[in-house]
Amino acid sequence: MAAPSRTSWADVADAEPAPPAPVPAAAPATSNGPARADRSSYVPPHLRNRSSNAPPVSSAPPPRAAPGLLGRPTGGVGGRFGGGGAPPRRWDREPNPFGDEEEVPAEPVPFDEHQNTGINFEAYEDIPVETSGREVPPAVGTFAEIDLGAALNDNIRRCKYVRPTPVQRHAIPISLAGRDLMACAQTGSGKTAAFCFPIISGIMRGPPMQRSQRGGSRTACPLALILSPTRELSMQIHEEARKFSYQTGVRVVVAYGGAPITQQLRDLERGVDILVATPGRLVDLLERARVSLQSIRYLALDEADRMLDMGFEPQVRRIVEQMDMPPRGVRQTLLFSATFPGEIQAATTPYLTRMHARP
Ligand SMILES: Nc1ncnc2c1ncn2[C@@H]1O[C@H](COP(=O)(O)OP(=O)(O)OP(=O)(O)O)[C@@H](O)[C@H]1O
Repeated sequence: MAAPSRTSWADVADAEPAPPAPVPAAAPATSNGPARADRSSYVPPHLRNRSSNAPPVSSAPPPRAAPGLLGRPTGGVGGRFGGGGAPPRRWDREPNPFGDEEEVPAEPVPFDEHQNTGINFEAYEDIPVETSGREVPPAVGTFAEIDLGAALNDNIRRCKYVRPTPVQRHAIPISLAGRDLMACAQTGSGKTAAFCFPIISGIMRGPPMQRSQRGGSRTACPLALILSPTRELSMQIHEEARKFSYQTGVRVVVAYGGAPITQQLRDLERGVDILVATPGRLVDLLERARVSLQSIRYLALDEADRMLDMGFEPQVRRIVEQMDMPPRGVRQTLLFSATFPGEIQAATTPYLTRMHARP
């Protein structure tokens, strides 16, 4: 699994499938993660060849890291929508996040036919990835190797994603195996899909939700929580997650501060499976008892380093440790960050199952 150590590292928890609970207390990981670098100087690989005077990929600044992983299994895999079969009728009329593009390409679109972003993910191929942990599920080379379900696969084709990016190649199989994960990957490397795909797939295959959780209740009980530091990032994740979950029956709602809460409350009342939220607004919703975390099966923290840099640690701690969220070992935790210096590891590893120091 491991690759050159020059640009990558990983911290890991127990990779051995363990009973959901109880689990031993986590030992903090070591603090020798990569040093924080100036973000503004970083050029994601997919943008490096955009202008004629852009540096060649080989001379561009290397990414700082790659996924690191950990483990614990989650509960059973049932078959809520038959692994991607027909979703319930109530979702048939959901707005199409792909606009007018109704058709699902029969085959993955070759890279040079991409119409959306022109992103060159071929540039990521040379990125070394290091994983650690015990019995780490192997990385995949294609989306076809992963059983994400038919509806999600259709959306991947609609998104014109041909191949998984490195962080997706490693993180998706690990997450699908029910393991906790700490992944260090740079902005623009495809992290959103790396945590959304397993979450959406897991919800689709999970046991049917109780009626009260499908809307009509004053207190929304999402199954997955994606915490992100800013309104902009939350909106971006929401937009992507809606595309990935189109016609899967999985409903995504976003809640962020700096905007009226009324519409967000209405959206929550209609039912929510995946809640994308900023910490401050979520605390507000929890205090109003408009959201309960009691049903959370997946917790994803995106840009964990930025979240803590921005002073959200007390809110994050409160959300994860002091409200009604199921403990680690019961929920699955996915941490994503561009850097994982010591203080971030110290703050976040208690959220993970069976951490141990990196070798
Ligand atoms: N496998 C893929 N193939 C092609 N495009 C992809 C793939 N995965 C993600 N993308 C696209 O790459 C872009 C960057 O991905 P994404 O926003 O998920 O990165 P990120 O690491 O989450 O960045 P940020 O930290 O800014 O949120 C998006 O336009 C996304 O649609």
